[in-house]
Amino acid sequence: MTPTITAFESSPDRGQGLARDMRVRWALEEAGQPYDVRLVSFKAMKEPAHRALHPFGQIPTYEEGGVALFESGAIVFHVAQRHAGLLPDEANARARAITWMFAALNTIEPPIIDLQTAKFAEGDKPWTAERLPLIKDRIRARLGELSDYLGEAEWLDGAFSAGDLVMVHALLRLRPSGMLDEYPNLAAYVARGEARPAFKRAFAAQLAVFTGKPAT
Ligand SMILES: N[C@@H](CCC(=O)N[C@@H](CSCc1ccc([N+](=O)[O-])cc1)C(=O)NCC(=O)O)C(=O)O
Repeated sequence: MTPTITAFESSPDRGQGLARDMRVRWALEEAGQPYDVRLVSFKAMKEPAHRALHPFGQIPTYEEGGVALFESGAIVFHVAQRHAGLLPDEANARARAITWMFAALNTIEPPIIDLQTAKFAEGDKPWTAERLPLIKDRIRARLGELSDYLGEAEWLDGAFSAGDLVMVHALLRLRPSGMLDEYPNLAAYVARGEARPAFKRAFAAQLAVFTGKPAT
């Protein structure tokens, strides 16, 4: 059965791949799985029908047969559990790849979201100017540790996995800030992710929603 995901009817980033449906699209493309998309307005996201799928009134969600999921990381994991291409078969390598999914979501993404929040939701607060350097220092601390770990490796732990998918997408949010380019091996790592045919198909599909032109 073809799953249906939800995505922004009109993404604030103008379809530049930063919204989290991008992770689900990318995972489905890596798994070679077709999917349908239901576009949701900001207003509709907060209404009962959508909240029945997503208690927090957000996107993405995932529906397939009898299962309805939210949380982009959980959806990526669900896809990775059911299709080859996103998690190793070998138990220990699989466990490490899942560890990197959690690291991306729990250790790398939160300080990056802090920066977005400070910039876009708290920019007018008197304390933001004082707080911004602290937020950036916390991001740089994590990026430095990740950069040291990755070194010149192609992916985080052997073959490309869902851990890389979530990590690359979390790091992409940093690109507009310029901070990613302070770590050349991380910038190259993200570029490798973006060079993947599955990423390109997912990006084109998400952009097509915004431009209204069919993804080529
Ligand atoms: N933890 C959840 C977080 C989901 C989430 O933050 N959803 C956002 C879209 S992705 C976050 C996002 C939004 C916009 C951009 N952008 O650049 O325009 C990038 C990322 C949303 O629905 N926001 C609407 C709302 O909360 O009312 C997950 O990983 O799925």
